[in-house]
Amino acid sequence: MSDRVPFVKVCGLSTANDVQVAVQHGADAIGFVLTTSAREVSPQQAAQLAALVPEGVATVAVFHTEDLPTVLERASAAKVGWVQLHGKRTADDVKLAKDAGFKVIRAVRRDANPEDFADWCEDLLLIDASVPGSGKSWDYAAVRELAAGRQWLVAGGLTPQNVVEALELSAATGADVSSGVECSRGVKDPALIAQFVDAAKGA
Ligand SMILES: O=C(O)c1ccccc1NCC(=O)[C@H](O)[C@H](O)COP(=O)(O)O
Repeated sequence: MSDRVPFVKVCGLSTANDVQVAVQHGADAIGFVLTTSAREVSPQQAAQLAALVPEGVATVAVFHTEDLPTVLERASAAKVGWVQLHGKRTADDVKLAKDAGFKVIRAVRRDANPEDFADWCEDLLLIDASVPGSGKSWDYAAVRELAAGRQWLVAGGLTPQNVVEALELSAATGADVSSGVECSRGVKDPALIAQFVDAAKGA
């Protein structure tokens, strides 16, 4: 296990209280889902929530099937600093987002082709379950070698109970959670958010 404190992202937030709890417990990044989802918020809602996030904590707009012009338009309206790109992407997408001034998290499925794990100059790689935001866990040790040397987040099926083990098994730089801090689909539980960040940061 690395002696560095893991980077922690809490994703799919839609209330001011949830954002404040995540920040107070030391989350490094807050994610707003700007794609079709039970967690979807509008760019305007995301902008209001992002305004509550102190400098030094990353604000991330999450996208799935949207093309780059749509990503850039919505992320600009949401006034976030980062975009998280799921779905079929190219190195050009990463470059366009970075050229527009955003930091980039590029999400790859844990069962993606090995070439998809290459360095496309994203700021962080995120290795996720096959279906993003599904709460499905997977064999977090399986990509340890493939991702070695990268700055990357493990995601998919994480909970306050398994995040420490997932960080140890994967040797990831940090962890990302959504379903595992919800009391029902799309509804976050502030106590679970607090437990998750505390557990991951203590790891
Ligand atoms: O959250 C969604 O519904 C979603 C939809 C489409 C693309 C991405 C989406 N979420 C991404 C995330 O919340 C995280 O990166 C991660 O997949 C969380 O997974 P989990 O903790 O298993 O919900």
